[in-house]
Amino acid sequence: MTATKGLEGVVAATSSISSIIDDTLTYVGYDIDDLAENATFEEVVFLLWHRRLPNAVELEDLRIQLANNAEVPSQVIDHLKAYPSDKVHPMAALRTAVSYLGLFDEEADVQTSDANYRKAIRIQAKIPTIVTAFSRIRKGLEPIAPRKDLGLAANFLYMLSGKEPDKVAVEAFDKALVLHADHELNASTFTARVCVATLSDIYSGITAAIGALKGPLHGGANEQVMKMLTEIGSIENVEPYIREKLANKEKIMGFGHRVYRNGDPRAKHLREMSEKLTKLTGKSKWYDISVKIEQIVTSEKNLPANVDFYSASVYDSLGIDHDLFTLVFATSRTSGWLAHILEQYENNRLIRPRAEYIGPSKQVYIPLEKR
Ligand SMILES: CC(=O)SCCNC(=O)CCNC(=O)[C@H](O)C(C)(C)COP(=O)(O)OP(=O)(O)OC[C@H]1O[C@@H](n2cnc3c(N)ncnc32)[C@H](O)[C@@H]1OP(=O)(O)O
Ligand SMILES: O=C([O-])CC(=O)C(=O)O
Repeated sequence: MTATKGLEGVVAATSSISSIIDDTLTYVGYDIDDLAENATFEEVVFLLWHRRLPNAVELEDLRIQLANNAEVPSQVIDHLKAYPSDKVHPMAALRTAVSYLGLFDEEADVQTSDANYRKAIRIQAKIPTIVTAFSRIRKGLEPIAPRKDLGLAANFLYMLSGKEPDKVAVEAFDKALVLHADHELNASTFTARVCVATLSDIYSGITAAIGALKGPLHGGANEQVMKMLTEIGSIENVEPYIREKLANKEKIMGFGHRVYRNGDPRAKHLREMSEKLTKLTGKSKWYDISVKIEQIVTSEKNLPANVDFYSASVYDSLGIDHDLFTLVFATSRTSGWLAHILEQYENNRLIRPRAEYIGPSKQVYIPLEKR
């Protein structure tokens, strides 16, 4: 038995949700480029959960169901108010709040496929409300109730700022959600599948997945990218900053990928969005710095930008706090986690690989008093 470090190249499940083949990402066979240009996030949610695109009636029905389920129990808001918000990372707050939310779902442990689908709707609908409520509470502001007439992207931005967002912002945010919705067997999705394969409940699966996404080698990288852009601060500083990091063998956040070798197909969409939005908001500096970093890292290390790199300047342009970036990712990826959880339940088998033992052997117990 020989272990493959990080399970690289190991095929651990079959799935009909998304695929990455020869650097092309598809959701249920639809190219991400096609979906990014043409689909809304709600259409993608339907696609991932039903494996087909919705017709107009089905799409409106999903939008209404998400809007009707967006409110969270008052106990969850009170719980968020009790967090030491100046000390906790918002991803930790989200992880805790989603776990807590499960306590108020009477169907939490009902495992029929209908009940699981209803829970999927409820979780997807409520996550934007939790994220935005926490963001406001920690600033001493009251949370804003979700509106029933808005789609998920518009509602998110509305609940965050209290102002009706403009069309450009909603379209950009919606596209970012489409681009992040699913990604085959990434670490957080695998986490969700491992968790529910024990026949544990959906809330446990999503809570576990949020914990996995939080790490800077995964979804947490987008916040780290913005931290790096801020530290660099000006175009002249890019070269010395990046070269020093590379010389010290430090990783440049937002670059590299376990699966893509010639580039992440989502990055070009986010690059375009970053160029447009930073110009509109007078923050072109972040785009210019990002382009320069990309040139150096690509030529020096042959590492292309991943989805997290340009999403940082996109979210900054949308006025989103930097430590909320990974929560935006989680809001979108919840749709993929839920799709995978439902797929796992449909054809379940416990996920239990083996470890290659490399510790000592034939040890003889020494009584405590002799140690
Ligand atoms: C949504 C997402 O999760 S996308 C990924 C987000 N994460 C990041 O952007 C963090 C930075 N990137 C990384 O840490 C990695 O590229 C990962 C985690 C994404 C992929 O990791 P792995 O497939 O395990 O690659 P690994 O970390 O082994 O790197 C292979 C080699 O490339 C180098 N490398 C990989 N990524 C980077 C990077 N961002 N900057 C500098 N060097 C890098 C490693 O140092 C290593 O070099 P070595 O062989 O000389 O030791
Ligand atoms: O697939 C991965 O390893 C990470 C990633 O890009 C994602 O989750 O979107």
